[in-house]
Amino acid sequence: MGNGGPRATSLKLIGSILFIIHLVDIGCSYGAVLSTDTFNGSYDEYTSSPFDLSNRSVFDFLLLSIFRAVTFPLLTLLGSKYGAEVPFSLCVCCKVVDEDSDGENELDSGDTSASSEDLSRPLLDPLSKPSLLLSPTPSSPRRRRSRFTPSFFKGLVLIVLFLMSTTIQVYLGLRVSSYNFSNTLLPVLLCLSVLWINLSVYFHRTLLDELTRQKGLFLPKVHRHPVFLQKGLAFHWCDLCKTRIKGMQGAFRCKLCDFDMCIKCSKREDAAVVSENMLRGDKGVRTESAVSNGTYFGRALSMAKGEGPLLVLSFTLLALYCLSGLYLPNYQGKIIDRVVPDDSGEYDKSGFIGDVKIYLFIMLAQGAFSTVYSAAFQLVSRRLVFNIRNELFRKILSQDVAYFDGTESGRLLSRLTNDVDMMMQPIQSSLSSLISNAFMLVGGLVFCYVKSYRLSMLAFVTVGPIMYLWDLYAQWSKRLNRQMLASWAEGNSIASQALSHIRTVKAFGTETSEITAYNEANGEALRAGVKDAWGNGLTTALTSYLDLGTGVLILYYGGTLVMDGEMSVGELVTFQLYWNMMNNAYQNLQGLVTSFTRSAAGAEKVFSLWDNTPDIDPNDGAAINWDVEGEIEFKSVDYFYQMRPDNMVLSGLDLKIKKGSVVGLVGRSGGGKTTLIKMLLRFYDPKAGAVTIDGRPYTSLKVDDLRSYFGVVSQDTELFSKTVAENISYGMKPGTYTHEDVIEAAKAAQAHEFIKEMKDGYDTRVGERGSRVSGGQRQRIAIARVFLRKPKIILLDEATSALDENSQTLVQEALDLLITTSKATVVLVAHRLSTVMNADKIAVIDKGKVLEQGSHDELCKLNGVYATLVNKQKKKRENELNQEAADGQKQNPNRTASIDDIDKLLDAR
Ligand SMILES: Nc1ncnc2c1ncn2[C@@H]1O[C@H](COP(=O)(O)OP(=O)(O)OP(=O)(O)O)[C@@H](O)[C@H]1O
Repeated sequence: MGNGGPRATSLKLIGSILFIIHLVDIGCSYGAVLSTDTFNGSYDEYTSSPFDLSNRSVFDFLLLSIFRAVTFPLLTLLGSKYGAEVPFSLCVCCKVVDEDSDGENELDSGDTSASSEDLSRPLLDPLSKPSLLLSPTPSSPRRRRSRFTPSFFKGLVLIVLFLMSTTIQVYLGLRVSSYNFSNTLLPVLLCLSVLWINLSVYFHRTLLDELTRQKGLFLPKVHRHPVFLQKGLAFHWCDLCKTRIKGMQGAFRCKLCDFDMCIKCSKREDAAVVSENMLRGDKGVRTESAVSNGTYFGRALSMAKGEGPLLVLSFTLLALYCLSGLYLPNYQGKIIDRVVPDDSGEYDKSGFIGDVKIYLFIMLAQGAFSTVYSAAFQLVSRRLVFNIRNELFRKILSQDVAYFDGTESGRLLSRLTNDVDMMMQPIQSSLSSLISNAFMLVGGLVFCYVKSYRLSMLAFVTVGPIMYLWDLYAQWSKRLNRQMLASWAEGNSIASQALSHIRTVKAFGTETSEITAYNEANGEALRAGVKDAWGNGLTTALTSYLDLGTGVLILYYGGTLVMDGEMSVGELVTFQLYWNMMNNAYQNLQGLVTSFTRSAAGAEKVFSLWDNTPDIDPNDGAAINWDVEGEIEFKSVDYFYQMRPDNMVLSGLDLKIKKGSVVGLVGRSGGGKTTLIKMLLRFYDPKAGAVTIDGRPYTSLKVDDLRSYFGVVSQDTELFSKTVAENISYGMKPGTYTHEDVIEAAKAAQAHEFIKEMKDGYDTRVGERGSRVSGGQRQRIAIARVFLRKPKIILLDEATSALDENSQTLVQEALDLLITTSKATVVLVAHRLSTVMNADKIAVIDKGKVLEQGSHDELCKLNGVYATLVNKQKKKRENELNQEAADGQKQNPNRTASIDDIDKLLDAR
């Protein structure tokens, strides 16, 4: 796939724009020269200026424009020659794209998510083997020895460009301000040079960026931005295999966010499928797209749509606030002029009092407007954050189970907190500021020119360079902030895992290593933050000096104009106030642009999750409007988990579960029994085949409706950090049950006795994940849940497997009662033969297939795997009994359990 097309087009476009800008620039200067000839004598040189070059012509303007047209392109070419890096060579099969490209042009059309076929497809086309082999290009000996890197050269060129343009602008500003024009064309033509200079600098910089853009590797299914081979990443971890990167070897790194991929993973054909923390649905990985400032701003505003009336009120008040603010400097100037005596030495006292009154009135009105509008904006922004957090949490919960299989919960928490905060920061603090400052900027600009175009010309020469510096900083800061967010997410993930497994951490004494890992992740964030702080400080210092210099120039020239009677003191003060107003507004806007650019980094992650519609969409499918009987069928079901596509878990599995029957699933560990239970709950859809309920395919039904007919007791019941009663009634709608129902359910589940013995009874809090109750008690609470819920289909996934013999007996009794009293369809995964013997149907599952199925008696007659197990069990029991009789021992319950254990019997086969 070629990358020359779009790039060449953009280069041509920028080149043409630059050609036109330089042409117009020279044209304007030439026009100015002609106009001085034409109107010779119609302007006066302002001779008191120290910058008066005794030059009655503006020929230097023309010379400088030609100088710019020659030197700026030369500098750009020089920068592109020595500033471009080509760090590695790529084999023909790799997709190479430009740095910063979102790679859209490189993608096949419509390829936004991996289809099920894609899952088995390697990272790159297998035909293009050797696939992703990248080798660092040995740099030329001259380059390797050189201490000056290409980015150093590029930076040098940018600095020279910046210094040249600033110097020329200041010189031109001084020249223009030293003239007293009497025709209007000449000042307009000369003032325009500032615009052309800034435009040409901007486009030359863009051209240089384009020309020096590094070739990156774009792997849309692995990462949303191109990655670049880089050395010295010893403190980084590969985001795919989670191993530490070897510094000497280097790794692929994204320049826009903190994504690293080790060389080994870059060669993995399944990297696109099995990587962690990718955006994925049930059918596979989704492509995440980058978010530009414009998109971010547009979407943030569209989220505020619901706040329309309040926003209109705020905007109206804001407009009034700005208008009143624009009038104030005018009255300040007037008041100052009133205290200067007129030619006859008289003071206009009544005029003075009148102006002070008006000034006071405007100020009071401005204060009132500002109080109300800022309160309204605060309200809007707080409601916005509230809505976004709620909606994002809803979106996260609606994601496919497959998404959670590949994502750490700490990272998701980070999206809900850090990313949303970062994304909302500028909107929360500065939506109003953005508008008021834009108002003040335009208003201040107009008033400045109205008051004095010459002072304005002088003042505005530094605006371009300041903009240039802030723009550079904003881009840099955006990258650092992306890295910071990613490191925080990593830190959150480490912390949340360590905290949720705190007992394991303590038992294994791994506190120090967890703390070190957490420190490292936060250290990365700190390093990025420190760099950002330095960049901000430097940019602020440079722009402040430029600003101060302009202030001094205004005072000096303004003072000279006042002394020469060209301007009154009041007018100079008014100009200065307008200039300050405009300058402050401009600087605030710059800060806002920077923070918007920075916040787009947070928005990128939030929006990608926001836009990710799950494949098993809760909004899809028909509502269940018939009386569900609970007959289920697996028809030729194939399934493999996304994160392990090589492991075919179910292959061509057929199983019919009759309504109201009890079906036991037995088989070797890893055979696919739990996967069947997950598919019954529609956590995953089959890769091939179908699952039906009462003859209707699962995929045609609303998933929430479907799940409401199930009750589950799983291997590892995790309770919520709530009371016992709340845990038993979890998932029940208020008003559909009473406290007595809860107690009845607990009694049926053999849980009432131990609950009663607790100090707070049913109001006892069970701790996080039910850590304050025993395993057997947890299971009985889970069984009580099912008793209360009275589902049509009950799923029991080895509910007693992790318990000791005593607890097992209690739980088993509760389960037996559940099975016999409920008229539900029951599917139970069993590890003990005794659990399934009474089932209506027993299915022996192995390697994702049903090996044999039937009742206990039927299977015993079949003489297959199940019959062998039963015979083995009988034989073992006889041996044990004989042994016990010989030794004169009592029956050992643990030994009895081991005889019953299907896994052990299978292993003994
Ligand atoms: N979320 C997952 N992602 C990837 N592979 C998985 C996942 N869950 C299970 N597996 C794999 O799928 C296969 C079937 O697992 P399953 O849990 O269904 O087996 P099982 O028969 O219930 O085993 P056991 O009796 O030990 O619980 C196993 O090889 C397992 O490693």
